[in-house]
Amino acid sequence: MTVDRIPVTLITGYLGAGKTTLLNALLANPGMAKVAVLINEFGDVGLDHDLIVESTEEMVLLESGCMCCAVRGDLTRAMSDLSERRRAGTAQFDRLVIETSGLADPGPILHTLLVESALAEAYRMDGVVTLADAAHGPATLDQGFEAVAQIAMADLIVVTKADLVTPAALAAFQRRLRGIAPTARQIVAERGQVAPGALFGLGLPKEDSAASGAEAWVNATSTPKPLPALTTFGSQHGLFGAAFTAAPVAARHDDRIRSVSATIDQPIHPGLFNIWIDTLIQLRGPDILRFKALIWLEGEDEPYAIHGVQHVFDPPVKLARAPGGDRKSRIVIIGRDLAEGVLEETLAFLNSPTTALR
Ligand SMILES: Nc1nc2c(ncn2[C@@H]2O[C@H](COP(=O)(O)OP(=O)(O)OP(=O)(O)O)[C@@H](O)[C@H]2O)c(=O)[nH]1
Repeated sequence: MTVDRIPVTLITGYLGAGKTTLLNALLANPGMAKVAVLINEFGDVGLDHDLIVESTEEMVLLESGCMCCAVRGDLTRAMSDLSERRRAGTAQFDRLVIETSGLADPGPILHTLLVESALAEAYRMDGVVTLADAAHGPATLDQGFEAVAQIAMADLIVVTKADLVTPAALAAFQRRLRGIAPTARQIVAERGQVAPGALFGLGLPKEDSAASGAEAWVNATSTPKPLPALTTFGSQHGLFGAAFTAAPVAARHDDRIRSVSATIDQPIHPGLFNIWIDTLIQLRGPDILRFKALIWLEGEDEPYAIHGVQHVFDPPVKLARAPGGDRKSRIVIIGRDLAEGVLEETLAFLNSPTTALR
């Protein structure tokens, strides 16, 4: 059951983006109590040691009630230790925050988290928070693809160092970020000052959520409009309607990211959906940076929310309440290095006639 597992928030962002500043501000906040934090090395991240009141070799207890734990190369072991201690009652926490080092690709971390079966039983992915430095961010995004990928994977982008740029430069940077990660929420934080609540609960809608909330979570930024080629294809084959929005992004490394959103008008045959998602993961998994969907299946009264980061997909969550109105599925995929049309083609498969599967 998704609800019983410990939610994990990944804090990422390029070198110097302000991760430690954010973490220090969070740890000083009483609202962060009962949160365990995994960082690389205490020394490396320059955590504010005044906050630390008790220390063991690899774990410290902070005044706020948080625990802080250094990862020395083996994230899996550190996470298993933490969940063991929690089970044994020697560590009390309800959430885990992992701070990655500046260059780390969160993909393998999330993979570890959700594919190692012991860990997957104890933890679930809650969200990816990416810090984006308004002062150096534009140049960083131009220089390296890792920084662009970190933005594309985000559920929430915390824009830092806004005080160092003009309002116009900030607005242009935020527009660029929106182009790379159209489904991510953005907040601007001065020197790491954010309410802890803003960073949590970013992942899958809960079982008791209504479909309307999940729709906001999937949140395509623009109104989908039919692609002419697919509309023709659909009408030729008597398929039911799907509408697409494709958003290639301007400029250099950003061009490697493509996002596509689709609405599918009719409930989808479960067998077809399973084949589609398995094929998508097998063929395109490593190139999918984010996947979010609200899916209506044939014969079901409620929709499912599905969430993936790279080739790691959390189990679908069936939503309890479906407010009246349509039964349209919504899918957003953000991929890298995918030729134009590839994502649209895979989504068009969902509109195939389902008679062959019955
Ligand atoms: N002006 C300004 N400076 C900031 C802000 N946030 C962080 N900084 C400064 O930016 C520098 C880098 O911040 P860190 O928090 O160390 O960044 P980091 O992402 O942890 O860096 P690495 O661990 O090296 O990847 C520090 O000097 C911070 O004081 C902000 O909102 N405004």
